Amino acid sequence: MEIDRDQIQAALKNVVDPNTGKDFVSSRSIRDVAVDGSKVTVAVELGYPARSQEDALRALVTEAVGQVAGVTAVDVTLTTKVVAHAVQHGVKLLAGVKNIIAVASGKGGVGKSTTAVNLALALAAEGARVGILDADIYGPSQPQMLGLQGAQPASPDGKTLTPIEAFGVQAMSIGFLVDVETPMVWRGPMATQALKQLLTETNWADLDYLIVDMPPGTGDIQLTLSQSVPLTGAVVVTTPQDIALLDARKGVKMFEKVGVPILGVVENMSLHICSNCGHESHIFGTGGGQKMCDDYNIAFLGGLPLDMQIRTEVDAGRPTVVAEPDGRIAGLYREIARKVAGSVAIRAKNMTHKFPNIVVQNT
Ligand SMILES: Nc1ncnc2c1ncn2[C@@H]1O[C@H](COP(=O)(O)OP(=O)(O)OP(=O)(O)O)[C@@H](O)[C@H]1O
Repeated sequence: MEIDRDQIQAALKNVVDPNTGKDFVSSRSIRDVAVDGSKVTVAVELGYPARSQEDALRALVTEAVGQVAGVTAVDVTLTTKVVAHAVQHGVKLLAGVKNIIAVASGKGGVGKSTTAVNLALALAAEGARVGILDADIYGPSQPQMLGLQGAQPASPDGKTLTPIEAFGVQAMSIGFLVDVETPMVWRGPMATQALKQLLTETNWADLDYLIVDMPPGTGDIQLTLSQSVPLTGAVVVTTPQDIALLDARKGVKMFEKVGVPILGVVENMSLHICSNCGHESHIFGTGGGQKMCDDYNIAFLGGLPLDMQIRTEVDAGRPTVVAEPDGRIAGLYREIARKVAGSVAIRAKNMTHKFPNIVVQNT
């Protein structure tokens, strides 16, 4: 019996990739379909890293194609290729970095830095090349969170800085350059200038994603950064109480105003699970993050519990994703990371990156 290729295509169109929310055909992930008698080979190329989910994704595709009449065997190959995606109009990409993702919050103390570092490590665990820029100029916490206190970046050429590597992630922070005990009393323009310099004068080495841990809030510095840093998208972190959500809404609006897509919202401290009795309580309320996402038609990426483990591990310089990589919480961060990267993958590609300026020489 001859296998109908249209039916294979239709079967592939029926499988939704949980990380992009789109089917494999619409997300342009199918590179090749080969039919040999009753055997079908499908080459899938993901636009995001998904090391911990490869078997599951392969199984999804295998099952769908296996149901097509006449198919007796299915072989699915899965590869990942992360490319550069579009940024704000008129803003140039940064050398050595394909996609920059801002992690922001409407107000301080909601767990933005904790989320940023765990997201960066989760993307790396899924197989991507990742960097993190600590742009939280008034309270740089990444050196401590990555166990790099006191570390100083080298500058082999006296002009640019080499990022410091921790757990496979390239890190740069204003905290490496100034004494973190000294409060920084820089005026806005100086702070933004320093941050832009830190971003552009670091030798990022071939990154798929650079996570920027933004300063909290939606003031001048944040607005200038979100306008001038070439951002593929932004992730907004909030806690579920009304007052935090109000500020998170301002964060969403700020990025929308400057043409930066919101990749989604992470609700931190969503739920408290008592370490003694296991009782679950919604200390800060429930459903607020989801409602905000529904109102704005943006993605709710997931929630993290209020859990002592998250605090003790990140404060001790070994964030949960590396301290307990197989635990439930690391699994939540990895799921959020895959959704963030999946959401980036289905955005328009950046053609300027793919085709660098071509100089035509007249001879
Ligand atoms: N889900 C969580 N469960 C328990 N503790 C948490 C959680 N998230 C963050 N924390 C703790 O809360 C404190 C503040 O977190 P973090 O520094 O990430 O917040 P932030 O929003 O970046 O703050 P800032 O606005 O000051 O930069 C840290 O001590 C961190 O360990």
